[in-house]
Amino acid sequence: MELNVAHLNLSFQGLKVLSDVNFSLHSGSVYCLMGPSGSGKTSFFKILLGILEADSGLIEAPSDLKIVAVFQEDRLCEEFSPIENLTMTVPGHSKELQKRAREVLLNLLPRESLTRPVSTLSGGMKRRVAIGRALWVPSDVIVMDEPFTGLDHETKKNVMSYIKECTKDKLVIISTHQSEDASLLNGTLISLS
Ligand SMILES: Nc1ncnc2c1ncn2[C@@H]1O[C@H](COP(=O)(O)OP(=O)(O)OP(=O)(O)O)[C@@H](O)[C@H]1O
Repeated sequence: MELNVAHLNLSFQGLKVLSDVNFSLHSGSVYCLMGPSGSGKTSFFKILLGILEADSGLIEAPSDLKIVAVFQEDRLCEEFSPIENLTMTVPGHSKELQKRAREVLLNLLPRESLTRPVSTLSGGMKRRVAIGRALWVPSDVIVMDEPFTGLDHETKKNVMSYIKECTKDKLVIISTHQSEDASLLNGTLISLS
């Protein structure tokens, strides 16, 4: 699957945010979207997700593409546990469903944290629940907006390795301010400036 971004332009009240942005992305690859604060990374994700309309240009992709996002905010249900935050995305409450959610989350978080309300978790733990949920939901494309905020270096490397393991045939786009992330992820750098 190929996703083509062509001549994308976006302004807010006269402030040019995206200026003739062009690139092509392919399934089976990880892309790291980099650029200074305010360069339009989140805005690009919003256009891709259909939340925001570009002024001109287009993103060509199959119409039935399933895109899943980790937003800059965790957007978790705080009173529910990490396991429940995953299982609530699909119908049913079977033990099998809970077992599968636990298996995903055990790759990212300590066992004891999986059944506590999300409100009692640290910021970095919440971030990992949000990442786990994005990996759990079936998708063709995963966009992650600064997913590694609050993670120490070692934890970040473990999380990256699990992301790569789970997304081998998907298209993954990750925005980051850390230039080392592209090489740690073995990803392709896309610069917005
Ligand atoms: N709804 C909006 N109305 C007006 N201006 C906006 C709106 N959304 C974003 N902007 C502006 O667009 C520019 C790009 O914002 P965006 O959040 O896309 O940048 P970013 O690269 O993701 O930044 P960061 O790295 O800080 O998250 C900023 O100057 C921001 O203030």
